[in-house]
Amino acid sequence: MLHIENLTIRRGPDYRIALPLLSLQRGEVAAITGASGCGKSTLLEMIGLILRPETLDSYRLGDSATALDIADLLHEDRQKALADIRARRLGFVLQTGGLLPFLSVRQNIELPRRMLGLSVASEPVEDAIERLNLAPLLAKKPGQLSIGERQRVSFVRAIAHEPDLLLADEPTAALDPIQARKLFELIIELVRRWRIAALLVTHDWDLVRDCGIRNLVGVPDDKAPKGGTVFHDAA
Ligand SMILES: Nc1ncnc2c1ncn2[C@@H]1O[C@H](COP(=O)(O)OP(=O)(O)OP(=O)(O)O)[C@@H](O)[C@H]1O
Repeated sequence: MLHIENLTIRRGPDYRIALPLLSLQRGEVAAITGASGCGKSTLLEMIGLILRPETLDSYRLGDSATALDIADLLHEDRQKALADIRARRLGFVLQTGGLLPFLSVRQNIELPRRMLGLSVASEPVEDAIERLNLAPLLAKKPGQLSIGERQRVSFVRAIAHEPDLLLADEPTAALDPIQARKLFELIIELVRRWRIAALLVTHDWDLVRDCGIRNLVGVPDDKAPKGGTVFHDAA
């Protein structure tokens, strides 16, 4: 469902971040881990089509018969087409939550579907609201929520338009370990159930191991002439 080959991104004049190969199936969740500053967020932003790559041989998203090669769009800098893919096919959970403060929780969750002209009714959304215990919060504004509640709402909003790929940058970073574990497990469960592929940046190796998900780990890249990181599946 997601297939990326030979991706490199340059950060500053010298630092290179490389992803030789990544394939993810529908419903599959992989963590992105590695030392602070190694390039996890940079990699996520590139896969989220926010940053341009230095090299990229292939970036396919979708089921094989209809998979689009986004590498061509990136090389040709087709910003309108890239924005459309970002809005329709990708879902983002940001560290800060990113909810609109003047809308209710329900309105925040419905916004992506409304903006794309989709009907507001959605089975995955109602399922996620129930599993994450958000029903009592739907009429509240984000400012009236705890950090943990905001993170749960942000996750539901990110999958509301039923994207192909969820990208989450430390979605549990602001939570205590017990809450973080619960949210992480629920994200994995719902992503699997709704057959979305997901990449989750995290520092929590124990959680990744305990949840039994793939771990794409960033390690120093011997082949980068002036330093860098290469991401590989951890053994
Ligand atoms: N806008 C930028 N311009 C140039 N260099 C940047 C920029 N943003 C980040 N960097 C550098 O790129 C490298 C990777 O940063 P990145 O934020 O991707 O790492 P990270 O692994 O997500 O870090 P952390 O775990 O601390 O959040 C770092 O050396 C950082 O200083």
